[in-house]
Amino acid sequence: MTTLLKTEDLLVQFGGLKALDRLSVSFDAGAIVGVIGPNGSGKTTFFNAITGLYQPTSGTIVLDGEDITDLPTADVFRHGVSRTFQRCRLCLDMSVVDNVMVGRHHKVDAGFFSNVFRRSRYRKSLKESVEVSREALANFSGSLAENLFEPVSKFNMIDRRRIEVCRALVAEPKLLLLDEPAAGMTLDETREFMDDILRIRDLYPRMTIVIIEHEMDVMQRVAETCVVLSFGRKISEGPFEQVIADPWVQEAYLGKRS
Ligand SMILES: Nc1ncnc2c1ncn2[C@@H]1O[C@H](COP(=O)(O)OP(=O)(O)OP(=O)(O)O)[C@@H](O)[C@H]1O
Repeated sequence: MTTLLKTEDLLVQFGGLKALDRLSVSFDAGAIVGVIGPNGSGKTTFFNAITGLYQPTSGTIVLDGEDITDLPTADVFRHGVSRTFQRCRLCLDMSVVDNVMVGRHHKVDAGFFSNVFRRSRYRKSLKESVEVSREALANFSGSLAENLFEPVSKFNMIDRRRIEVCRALVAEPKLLLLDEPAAGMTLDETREFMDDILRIRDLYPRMTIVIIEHEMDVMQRVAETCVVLSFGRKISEGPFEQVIADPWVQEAYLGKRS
């Protein structure tokens, strides 16, 4: 199995606080990895450092053999990293398809020259993007694919999450980062969403998925391996059942060692 993402001694410091404390991880291409840990343990900081939102204080991030440590967010995206955020980040008044197509903006040349002098090529690439978006949505929900031009505000939480995931997927990433995708969902929606994640895995078998989630049922069902963070440090790593039985993990979560 080839390594897709490797971080070495990744340190992210805010003043005296080490949000990530010399974190070294290595994720295989095609793996589904869960990142768990108590509140404030550095999970989102890990995603923010990978995607260039936070500049690491020191350490390295290598994606598919290329050093992306100090790249700005847009370049990290072009290297094949897409993500979703803890809080839904969709334009609610815009249509489903417009929101999804944002993920393919780099594939459509919408500049003035293209718009005026290469109109047919521009139209073709726009049409292609609509079709790719429709196909991505159809994989998760027939109703979304049939209501492409409806505003996002009409849809419930699970469909909004699906739209966000499709926006990330249409960019054709090598690495997909999902930050608490089940947040705000009911129990039934969460279960449905777990099936969606497994469907993503079947549809995009070479893509690595890293998921932050507090719902342990989700982790148990979808993650092949888990990394546990506490105060920015990796305290355990391995299959879900193994890490959850680890006394260090129990101490971090429950405050006592068994
Ligand atoms: N921009 C920032 N400035 C200062 N401190 C920050 C910043 N971002 C994160 N932190 C701090 O870094 C630590 C890790 O935060 P982070 O959001 O990564 O934790 P988390 O594990 O994702 O938490 P949660 O499960 O609550 O989302 C926290 O103490 C947080 O307050």
